[in-house]
Amino acid sequence: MTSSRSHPLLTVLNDPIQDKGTAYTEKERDALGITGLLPAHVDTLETQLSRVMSHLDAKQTDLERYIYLIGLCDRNETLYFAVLMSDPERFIPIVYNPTIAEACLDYGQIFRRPRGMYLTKHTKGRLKEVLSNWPTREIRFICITSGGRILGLGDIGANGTPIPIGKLHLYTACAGVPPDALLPIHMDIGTTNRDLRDDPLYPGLHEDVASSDEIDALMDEFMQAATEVFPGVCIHFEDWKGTDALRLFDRYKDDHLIYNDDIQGTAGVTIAGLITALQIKDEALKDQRVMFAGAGSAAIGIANMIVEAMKTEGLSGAEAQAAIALFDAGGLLTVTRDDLNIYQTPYARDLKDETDLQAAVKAYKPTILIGVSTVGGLFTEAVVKEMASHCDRPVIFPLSNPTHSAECTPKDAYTWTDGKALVACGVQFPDVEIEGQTFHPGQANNFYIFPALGLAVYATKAKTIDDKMFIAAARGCADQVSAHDRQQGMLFPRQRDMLNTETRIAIAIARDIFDRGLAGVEEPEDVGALIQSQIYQPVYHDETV
Ligand SMILES: NC(=O)C1=CN([C@@H]2O[C@H](COP(=O)(O)OP(=O)(O)OC[C@H]3O[C@@H](n4cnc5c(N)ncnc54)[C@H](OP(=O)(O)O)[C@@H]3O)[C@@H](O)[C@H]2O)C=CC1
Ligand SMILES: CC(=O)C(=O)O
Ligand SMILES: [Mg+2]
Repeated sequence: MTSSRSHPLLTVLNDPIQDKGTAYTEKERDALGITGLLPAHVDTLETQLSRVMSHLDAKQTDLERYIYLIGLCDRNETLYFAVLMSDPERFIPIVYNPTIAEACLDYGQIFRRPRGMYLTKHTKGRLKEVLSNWPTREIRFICITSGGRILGLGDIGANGTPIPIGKLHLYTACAGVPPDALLPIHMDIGTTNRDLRDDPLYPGLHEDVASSDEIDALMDEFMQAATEVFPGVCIHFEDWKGTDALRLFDRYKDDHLIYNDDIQGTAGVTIAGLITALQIKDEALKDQRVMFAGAGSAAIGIANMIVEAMKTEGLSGAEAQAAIALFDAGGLLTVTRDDLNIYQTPYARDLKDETDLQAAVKAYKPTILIGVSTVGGLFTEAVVKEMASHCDRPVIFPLSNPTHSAECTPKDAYTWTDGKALVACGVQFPDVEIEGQTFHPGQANNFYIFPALGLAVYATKAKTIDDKMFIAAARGCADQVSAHDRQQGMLFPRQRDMLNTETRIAIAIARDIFDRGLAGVEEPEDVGALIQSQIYQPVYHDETV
């Protein structure tokens, strides 16, 4: 006799990885002992998909759709990914940016079931034992956040947990990385956010944040434990506080299989947008002057990768750095500032101190203005017009997320420059009509890069990850913008065929990995076929064989 604890109702039908719900055939129902536990009609995956779509259509808001979809993922993972992959253009903004920002802000209220792992500074000394509680050992990617800087929302601690979950869902939905190889983790180091610490529904540690030294010691143990428990695992760092992000990246990048998406993924997608924009303008990157609003992990990551890309066009490192200026909450980064960190000092300019962005733009005369400041509306009409006054077609990338943090909207940027600006934002803004011309603003979001990188690393078993792979990804992304789309000012490939787009980017990265001898598997004759062969398909398998 089956005990109640091992009853099929509690195992087969409650296991989201295996569950097919109403799609179990009669033969499967008999074989699994679940006949009579489901309605009579056997659905196809397509029927289940259309039922989900009608449920989604009946919801009033994207946050309700998000909650519904996460619930679906908790019940039936195959169906969840079938939904996402059926229409990525529609579902990326729901399970990821910008709706995920609302999910984070409401996490204490909308929390239903745990997902992934939750480590804390109090599990220090036991991290290997705790990680071993995960039921499998075949994890190839861990996405880990402290919640210290979630999108442009600041430190929201454990409420940032939806971010590593959403990022890893895009590995699968956009690039077909198998979901069972992915593990999201929140590393709870406490939070500086007093409101959350005082909120009884806050699900994290109600404690102040650990010191840098404590974080480093905790993460040293984590890196060691993760590689022992999950051999070959790649650690993807996401949305740590800027200084933690840069310091930990430096600490592990040379001898661990890691990358930081905010530093490198953002740089990759920005370079992709710049390649397309400069092709439209018929200019070279080495001839540009770049100004950043923001001097945190994203700005430093993008700046460093622009330097690498300019070097490939013949500039020296010093010449390339001189083509870049940063402006943060304290104003222009100049040689007289004594508050700069070691990542910022290479970009300190020998210019007059300036705390007004328009004045800084006027003084430096950038051709490219990139917003990674978290400050919505920072690119005022005066700033944008200043760009247009010295540059015929300014490149303006307000990249801060979510929507309200964008430094300006595409509509504003096009309007204030008479349609001359080349624009991309972190979220997808709607098309803009100006005097009969339609502009389709780009979405410069690192999701064009990190899922493809994941697939390439997954398939090649790359031994290390470096900036060159992100530059290969950027080129692979830019190559896919059609001539027609460029004419509309589009800087990125369309999102309706995301799996094929990211597969091609993954192939470009994999070729680079093989060319530089960084793969952990032998180079096949056909790299494209290797990548294709690894792609997860959201389909049901016959449970009777
Ligand atoms: N589109 C995309 O794919 C991505 C977008 N982003 C977005 O970029 C933003 C920044 O991320 P990240 O760099 O990691 O965050 P950080 O916290 O590391 O950096 C934020 C930076 O903005 C500066 N800043 C704050 N206020 C102003 C101001 N008024 N004027 C100019 N600069 C200001 C901060 O300066 P100070 O230190 O002096 O306060 C700091 O240098 C976020 O909104 C994030 O969503 C990030 C990654 C990817
Ligand atoms: C997109 C992203 O990674 C961010 O805004 O942090
Ligand atoms: Mg991020």
